[in-house]
Amino acid sequence: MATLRCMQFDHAKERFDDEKLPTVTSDEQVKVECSVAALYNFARTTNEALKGPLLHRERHIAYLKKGLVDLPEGFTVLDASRPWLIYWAVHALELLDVRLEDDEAAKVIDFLRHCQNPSGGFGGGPGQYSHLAPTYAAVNALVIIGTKEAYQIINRDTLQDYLWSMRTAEGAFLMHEGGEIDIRGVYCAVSVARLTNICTEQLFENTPHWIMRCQSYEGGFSGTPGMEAHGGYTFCGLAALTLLHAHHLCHTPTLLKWAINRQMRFEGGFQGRTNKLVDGCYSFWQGGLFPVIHSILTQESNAESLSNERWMFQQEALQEYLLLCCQHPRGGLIDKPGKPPDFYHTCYTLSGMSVAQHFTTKDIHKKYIVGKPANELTLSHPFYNVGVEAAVAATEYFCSLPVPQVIAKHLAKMEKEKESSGQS
Ligand SMILES: CC(C)=CCC/C(C)=C/CC/C(C)=C/COP(=O)(O)OP(=O)(O)O
Ligand SMILES: [Zn+2]
Repeated sequence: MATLRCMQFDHAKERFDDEKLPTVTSDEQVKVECSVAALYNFARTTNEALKGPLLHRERHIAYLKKGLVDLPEGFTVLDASRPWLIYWAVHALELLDVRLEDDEAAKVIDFLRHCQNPSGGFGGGPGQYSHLAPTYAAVNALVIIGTKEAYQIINRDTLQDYLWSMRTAEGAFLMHEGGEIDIRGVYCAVSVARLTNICTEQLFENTPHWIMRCQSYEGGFSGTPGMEAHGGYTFCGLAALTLLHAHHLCHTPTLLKWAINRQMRFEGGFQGRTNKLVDGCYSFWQGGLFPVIHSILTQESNAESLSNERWMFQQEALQEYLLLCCQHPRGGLIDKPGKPPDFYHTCYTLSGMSVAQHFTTKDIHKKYIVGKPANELTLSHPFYNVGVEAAVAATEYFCSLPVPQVIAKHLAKMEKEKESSGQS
């Protein structure tokens, strides 16, 4: 694969050299291809060429564990994203098949308890206003920890009330009180509602139609209607639609064409949007679309033409990019060569690697592990991005509890909105 890539690289370079007017974008692309080519060439000359690339599991575990205990100084800007840092770390560890020790789990649970607000939802830290993004991160982290104590932190009544207060008349969601409305808010709301079994029909009335206004002419989804398609937003839109059982609304052929074309033909990793650079985190935001697309197509009439063996992207090329170009020598994974490691990229590169390693449907599980068999990661749930076992256990637990009663004040508000828009 690496040999082939080197030939392709010469080709690509000629292609760019021939262009009369290089642009900032084409110059940046050539630079990235050069740095990636150097790493692929280097790998051919080392032991890794014979034995295959190695996932530096222990280094990544040490990097994550250390950061979970004491937050490095440079992370202070992320003080409003503490539940995110926790989720990224515990999910990355889960993919590496590491469970938190009891005392580590107890600290995390206690910290997240202090991030939850009496009026519902979780803030970015203790005493901070609730926000849908850290709410999603906190719920996912607690689900991954997976003990009764962790589950019971989540106040499902106030969480449902909070989701109602973020809902707009059109069925979209604000990220926080007075904040922006976008497709991330919709996904975070749908994901936590489904996982904790607080979903009701009214809470997400018209939400699928709002999501569909974000599918762009290119096929991917944008953050808000009419904007540019991007992998992060596309994952949010598709996962939310599927969790709401409304995937039939999606125009899947254009989405598939768009998603397939985001895998970079030289680097092997994904870009987030047309004409932009490869980035390790899109291994999940884009790579994670394929299992969802596969499950949608399986339910359609021409399902027999679907592969029973592989996702519709080059699974080995993605793993090579991640193993050879995205592992930081001191632990942690990165966006692209030359970038520093962080928890976000460590989480989403590993999440994407897990998707690329495992082809799983209801009845089939095939593995495509590039490099050593010990590189294998655990399976992640395609809609929530927590371990499959953790998602199943949480669903079982929360589905044994009653769905909280819809709060009358929200229903009255909804009726009033309908009246004023002439819908009823
Ligand atoms: C659940 C949740 C909160 C999901 C987040 C989804 C996500 C990653 C959205 C990405 C948003 C975006 C337009 C990034 C562009 O960044 P850029 O211009 O720096 O990068 P690019 O050049 O690669 O597009
Ligand atoms: Zn990134």
